[in-house]
Amino acid sequence: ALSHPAHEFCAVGGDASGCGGGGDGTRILIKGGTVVNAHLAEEADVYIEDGVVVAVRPDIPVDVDNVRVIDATGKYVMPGGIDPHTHLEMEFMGTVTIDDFFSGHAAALAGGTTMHIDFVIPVDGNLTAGLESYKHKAAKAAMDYGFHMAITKWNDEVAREMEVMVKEHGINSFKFFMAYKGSLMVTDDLLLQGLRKCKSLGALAMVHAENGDAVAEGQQRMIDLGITGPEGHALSRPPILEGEATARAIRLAKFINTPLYVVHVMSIDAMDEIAKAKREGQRVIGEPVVSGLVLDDSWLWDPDFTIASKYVMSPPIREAGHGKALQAALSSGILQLVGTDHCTFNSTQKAFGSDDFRKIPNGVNGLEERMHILWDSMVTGKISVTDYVRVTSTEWYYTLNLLKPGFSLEVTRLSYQNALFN
Ligand SMILES: NC(=O)NCCC(=O)O
Ligand SMILES: [Zn+2]
Repeated sequence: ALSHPAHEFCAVGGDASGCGGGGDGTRILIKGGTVVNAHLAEEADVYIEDGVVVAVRPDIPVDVDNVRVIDATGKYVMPGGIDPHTHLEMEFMGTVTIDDFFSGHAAALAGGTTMHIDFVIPVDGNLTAGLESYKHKAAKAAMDYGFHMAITKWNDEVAREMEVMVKEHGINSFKFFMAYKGSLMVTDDLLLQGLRKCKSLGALAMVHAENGDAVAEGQQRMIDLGITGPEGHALSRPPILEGEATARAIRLAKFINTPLYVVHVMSIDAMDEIAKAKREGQRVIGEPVVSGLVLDDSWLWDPDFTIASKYVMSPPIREAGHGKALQAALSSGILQLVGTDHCTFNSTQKAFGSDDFRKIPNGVNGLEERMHILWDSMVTGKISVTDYVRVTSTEWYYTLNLLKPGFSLEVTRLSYQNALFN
């Protein structure tokens, strides 16, 4: 489900035949850099015509009068980042996320991400109305994007619309929220129906895995104890509730025999369930997000509400130790690709919950920061540069089996010496 499917990707070493065409005549040579793909890093030039990579090999001769030459000596040339998990202009918890499809895209591009996949939220359960609304929001887009679709209600019409989404709109990933009781949360009954439908359509089922009923009880417990500040958010929804829901979703997916994608894996508890399922041969894809990989929950105890509330997201940012364990799981392939769950609210919006943490809109940033934070925290002996490209970009194509002609991959350039992205 790409916004500009007319772009084509020409594989490394490919020639001009069958690539390009229909562009604006621009010719660019990125010269002398280290080209990094998911499986190989090599010294090479990259020749681009009409926005299409035509050739990747050393010493490509060009007519310098007609070609813009960019000197990439000493730099890495890599595919632009793909963020598989964002929420731009999303109506949520009585307000709307502050980054829209323009400001979010500007932020993404500034940070080296050139494509993202956002979640369409149905309108009163209706998928077509939800998609129309998101197409309208995305009219101001400045880069490539795709859509997943959330499923918030179940009936024959929703089942039929899922088929329409796959067959007519190319949306083939559907997310089920197991949390947010009273709004987005689905029951096990709905999840089972949804998993079955995904299987029959060959679509990917995704879950936000937290036990929403238990979270509601945990929240009431905190309020009864007089804990109303942001720390109550973390205390009310501990890792065990994420682990439980992850295990339940994995088992239901096994029962239906369909693959499962677990979004924002934030805890060791959830990660262990994914590792166990993988060891047993089940196809489960685990997505950590940058906030979960590099932050800990001490921020939620900051006495300044404005600071603490910035870190409120669900599942919560966990105690120190979880992040490092998630990093190790990413290094070893237990977790597979890194998103952000970019879902930003300003301090006025966060202040809706100044007397009651349950009303703080849930969400943190990351769309601009993901690429360099991951580089700084993990390409320091934990993952290789090729793994970096895989987990920030190309793995998404493999996840949805999209790495084929007709789908776009952008090129980005990271100059690590001065930590600048271009
Ligand atoms: N994660 C979060 O806190 N906000 C966005 C909605 C979701 O993905 O759960
Ligand atoms: Zn999300």
